[in-house]
Amino acid sequence: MPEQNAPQTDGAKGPTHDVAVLGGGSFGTAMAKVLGENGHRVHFWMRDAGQVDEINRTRINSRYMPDVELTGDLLPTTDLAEAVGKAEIVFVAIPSKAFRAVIREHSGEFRDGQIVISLTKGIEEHGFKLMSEILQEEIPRCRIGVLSGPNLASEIVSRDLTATVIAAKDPDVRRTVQDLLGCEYFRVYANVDIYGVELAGALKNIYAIVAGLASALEMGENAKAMLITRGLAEMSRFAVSLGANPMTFMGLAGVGDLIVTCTSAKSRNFRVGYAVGKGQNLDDAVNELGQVAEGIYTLKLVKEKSEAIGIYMPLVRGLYEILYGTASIKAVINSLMLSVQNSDVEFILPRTISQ
Ligand SMILES: NC(=O)C1=CN([C@@H]2O[C@H](COP(=O)(O)OP(=O)(O)OC[C@H]3O[C@@H](n4cnc5c(N)ncnc54)[C@H](O)[C@@H]3O)[C@@H](O)[C@H]2O)C=CC1
Ligand SMILES: O=C(CO)COP(=O)(O)O
Repeated sequence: MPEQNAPQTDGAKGPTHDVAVLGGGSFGTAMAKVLGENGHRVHFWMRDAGQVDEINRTRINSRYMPDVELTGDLLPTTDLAEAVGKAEIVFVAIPSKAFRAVIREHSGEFRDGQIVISLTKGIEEHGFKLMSEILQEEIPRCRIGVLSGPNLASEIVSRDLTATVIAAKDPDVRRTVQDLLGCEYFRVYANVDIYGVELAGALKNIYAIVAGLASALEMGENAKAMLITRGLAEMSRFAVSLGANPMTFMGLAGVGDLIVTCTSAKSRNFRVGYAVGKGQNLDDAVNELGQVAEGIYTLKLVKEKSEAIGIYMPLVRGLYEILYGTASIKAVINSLMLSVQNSDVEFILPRTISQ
């Protein structure tokens, strides 16, 4: 093949940009690494001064990514005002429980028209707000987007082939994020359904816990496929009732992320489910994990919301009874298996109402 027709294989391309990544955990570190390797100057904010010092000295974030060297132009800092002030685009990877507090405290630092992208897959406890809605409320003068998809941080830092979705109304925001992040191992697809993409990322964590439980109980491959597919039916039913586009669930942010987290022990949510399935109590499983498993909070919120709006979510209800109620895993499985046998794809054949 003539040399000039060979595909470009370099990560870095185009002009260098100043970007900020807020949050020094697994995913913040993974995204900072991609951006740095793509040739951008990354203002990497985290609250822990010791972690900043360590990354400056060793280029390693030992708490979250002990085996990964952070190459590229990475500037770790505890000064959020400086990071946001210098950045053209800001990526936020703060767990949902702290997301609003961090943005609100620093809302004055963001500029008119600045692009702010949420990487967080969770829901706020009071008011059922998604992270893009929080950004809209706290920094309405910014241009907002959401990145979500089958994106295990531990694989991205190894440069394993990965695809994701940028959802934003503004085409310039979508194009900018595609240009910043895209490289030979990371592909960024676009969507306009912010709510659907974001909700899919949060909801799939619940089914990853269910899949971890099933795996611990060695339920078999048929059961795994049943759980993933009925999880998809349930999460899309719920999301569509709240205004999401059902087709979003056919894409990377929907079925893609559901597959990766329901089939891999690299998912923290899966691991929590697995530990509970092996008999550990929830608090111990979470403590042992030492990282965020958003699904355990999302589960409570979705259970309440689905009951309030009358959406049938038997897997959510069953998992809730196991994690927060008194039901045995066996009793929940029996009741799920003996419930009414209903429609496969309810967008084709509507469900019969009886639950
Ligand atoms: N790790 C992964 O593979 C992926 C994670 N995500 C999402 O990214 C979000 C962040 O997750 P991870 O980085 O994986 O979590 P993590 O548990 O690895 O790290 C959480 C980070 O948030 C920081 N943090 C917590 N509270 C804070 C506060 N009040 N102020 C400042 N920093 C605070 C912690 O210090 C830590 O650096 C979650 O919503 C997760 O669902 C999304 C895609 C992939
Ligand atoms: O969202 C993720 C992969 O897409 C990460 O999942 P966990 O938070 O369960 O590790």
